[in-house]
Amino acid sequence: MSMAQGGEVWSGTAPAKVNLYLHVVGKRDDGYHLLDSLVVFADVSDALTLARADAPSLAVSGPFAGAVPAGDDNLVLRAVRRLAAATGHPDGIAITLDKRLPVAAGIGGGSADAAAVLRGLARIWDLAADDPRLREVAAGLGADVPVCLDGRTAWLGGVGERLDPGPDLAGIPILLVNPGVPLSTPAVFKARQGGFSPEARFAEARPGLDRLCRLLADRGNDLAEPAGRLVPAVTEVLAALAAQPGCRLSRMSGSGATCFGLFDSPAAARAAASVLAGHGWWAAAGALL
Ligand SMILES: C[C@@](CO)(OP(=O)(O)O)[C@H](O)COP(=O)(O)OP(=O)(O)OC[C@H]1O[C@@H](n2ccc(N)nc2=O)[C@H](O)[C@@H]1O
Ligand SMILES: Nc1ncnc2c1ncn2[C@@H]1O[C@H](COP(=O)(O)OP(=O)(O)O)[C@@H](O)[C@H]1O
Repeated sequence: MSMAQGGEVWSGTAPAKVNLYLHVVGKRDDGYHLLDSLVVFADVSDALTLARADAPSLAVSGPFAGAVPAGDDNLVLRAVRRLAAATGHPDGIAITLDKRLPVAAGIGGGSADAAAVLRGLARIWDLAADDPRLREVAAGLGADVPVCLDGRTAWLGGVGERLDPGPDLAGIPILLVNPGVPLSTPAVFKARQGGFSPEARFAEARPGLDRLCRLLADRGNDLAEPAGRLVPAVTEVLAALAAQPGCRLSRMSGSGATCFGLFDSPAAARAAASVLAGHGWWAAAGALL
């Protein structure tokens, strides 16, 4: 993240969000689901720049540019308009978005972009990082935007607004794999059947990969079954990940269809990435932040 002189231009990244486990623990009267999830971020990201301008604008580039709304529906422009309205600043901000994360993919790309814009605007408009208007606007943009605004490993509760600091998992090698089929979050929640899972937070502050994998063995993603029914490729990706040398755990993230593997070395994650990219899937190796 960097600022040019005078607070006029900001550049930063929007890291992929990964749900290491996701339990659906209840449902609210308005239909939103109550979640218990361990959320982490990976050094695989979109990239953005913000600059003061006469009017709001957005230029999208990158491999997934064609998959996001180009105009006012894009979450990054909504983030500008809402924070401008909440703070009284003019909404003239020119945004560039390098869209490198797949869209409607369970790794919060749109939420991460919106959160990055809020962080950038806070710098340009000189707002304190803990200004409550940032958190309010984030929560109004989407259930996943508050956790992306913090950008740190977190225990997520409620519908996404209850956040507590999570364990230190930095450096664990991860491989993200998406089969190239978009999955709508509401459709996956709607397809979910059955009851609710228990809350399953654990106490270890720095478990390390071995212990983390043992802890996650009986914690899964309650949305993986409905997602796999809607998009059978999810099940194929999970099986292919699990078969890669060095893969210690494989799961789906969020409402899918992106799945991830935790690996015992960066080299093993990179080797698996080239094998799985050979299936025609998007595969990006990195590490937890
Ligand atoms: C499932 C999760 C888990 O981290 O991730 P993604 O798959 O989106 O990455 C999130 O809770 C998603 O957050 P986000 O994508 O911001 O959701 P929103 O736009 O607020 O909601 C989209 C729709 O999903 C459903 N929804 C979302 C969140 C939630 N806790 N319960 C729900 O039932 C609702 O039908 C809602 O209308
Ligand atoms: N900047 C953006 N990046 C990605 N998707 C966006 C963006 N702005 C709006 N959207 C819309 O948000 C929806 C959810 O996208 P995304 O956040 O990538 O999915 P998910 O919440 O499953 O991780 C997409 O259908 C897309 O049309």
